[in-house]
Amino acid sequence: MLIPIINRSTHPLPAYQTAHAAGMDVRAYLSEPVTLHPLQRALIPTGLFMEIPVGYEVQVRPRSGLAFKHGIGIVNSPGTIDADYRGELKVLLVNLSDEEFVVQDGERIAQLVVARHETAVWQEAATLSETTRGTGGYGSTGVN
Ligand SMILES: O=c1ccn([C@H]2C[C@H](O)[C@@H](COP(=O)(O)OP(=O)(O)OP(=O)(O)O)O2)c(=O)[nH]1
Ligand SMILES: [Mg+2]
Repeated sequence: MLIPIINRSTHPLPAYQTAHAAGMDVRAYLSEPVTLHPLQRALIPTGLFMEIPVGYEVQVRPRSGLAFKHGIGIVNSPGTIDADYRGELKVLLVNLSDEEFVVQDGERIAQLVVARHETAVWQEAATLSETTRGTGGYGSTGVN
């Protein structure tokens, strides 16, 4: 699918790194590096503005390598980019490690997954259908 995008950064567009990747890596667009101290968060700009087709969303997900090596996550993971959003795509990184982490301009900080979604309409009801699960949850089926 084609998605109109404005790239105000000096970096390449988000890109799939392998043939069948689900996520496109997206890069930070920074005038200077951003230091994240332990448990600190920062909204990192990308310089990207997109026009997502109606019926689709873009999910902003963490990169497992950054998470594993440096404890870098996304606070609102997965971030949701709405089809009617015309602002800059930003990524809300958080440093969950006990060491500072420096985000560099051009660094691949997250990945974008384009996904179809439904637009639902609530149908108010007095009762709901019965199921085996019923109201059970939060571990109700046991451990093993
Ligand atoms: O990681 C993110 C999440 C959101 N957005 C942008 C696109 C999205 O369409 C808009 C609103 O996001 P969301 O609905 O998650 O935030 P909100 O707190 O509900 O704000 P709003 O009241 O503007 O919807 O912010 C980003 O750039 N990055
Ligand atoms: Mg919202």
